[in-house]
Amino acid sequence: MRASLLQIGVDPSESVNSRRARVASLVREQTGSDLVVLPELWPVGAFASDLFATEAEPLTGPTHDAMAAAARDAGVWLHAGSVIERSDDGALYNTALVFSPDGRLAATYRKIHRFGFDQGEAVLLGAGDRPVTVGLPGTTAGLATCYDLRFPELFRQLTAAGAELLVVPAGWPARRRAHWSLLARARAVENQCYVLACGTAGTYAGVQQAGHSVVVDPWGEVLAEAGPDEEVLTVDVDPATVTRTRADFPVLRDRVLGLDRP
Ligand SMILES: O=C(O)CCC(=O)C(=O)O
Repeated sequence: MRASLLQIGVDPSESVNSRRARVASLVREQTGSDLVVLPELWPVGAFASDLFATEAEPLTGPTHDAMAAAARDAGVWLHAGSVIERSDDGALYNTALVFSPDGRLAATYRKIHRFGFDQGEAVLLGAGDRPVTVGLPGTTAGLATCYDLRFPELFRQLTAAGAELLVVPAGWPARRRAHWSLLARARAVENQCYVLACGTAGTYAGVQQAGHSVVVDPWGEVLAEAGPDEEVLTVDVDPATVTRTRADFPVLRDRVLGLDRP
């Protein structure tokens, strides 16, 4: 399976509409990949919380429409990163969208762990309440978003639900880049999964982004890593490697589930 991570540059001088059109073109250029991954909240910027309410969209809003068409035109599975979703009752969520190659919305995931402590996303957005996996050809992907990466129990649940690929769109700040790289490898090693972690580039809302999107194999080896700027990272991943790693070194067999609950 060929995966392409599009590390999108988010620059406040580019309008949301222009960025949406530009990203749709970039997705269309990925014909030949099986899976394309975009970062967290790339339309608006993960730290641009003053824009969340004005740029919020229904699940089937403009980003949905643009990405569904792009996935269909490219013939790829598309993890379209996330959008600020305005739900029917008016509440806002950081919601990831996954499209199948026929442009169908195959899965949605509302970010469970909201970042910001007493500010930004943590106070403006609602929290998701269920882990989500999605079936891809020959494998299963588990979905998580940015700050979720710090919470191993979510990834354990995704693994228990059959995930072999953990897909993590993010808008991770440069200041904590070391944590990003370390945690991506840790989640891969402890779950014996591929981790596809796709961040943003650029600086907006005063926050420099880490970039450095990364693909890690189930042994914890970094297969590919981006630099700090906008970049497309293409890498081949093989679900058989997950099966082989788990058979050769069967630590998952020794899990004691439920220990994260007091
Ligand atoms: O955990 C971190 O250091 C960054 C998390 C974050 O930026 C986010 O979830 O938007």
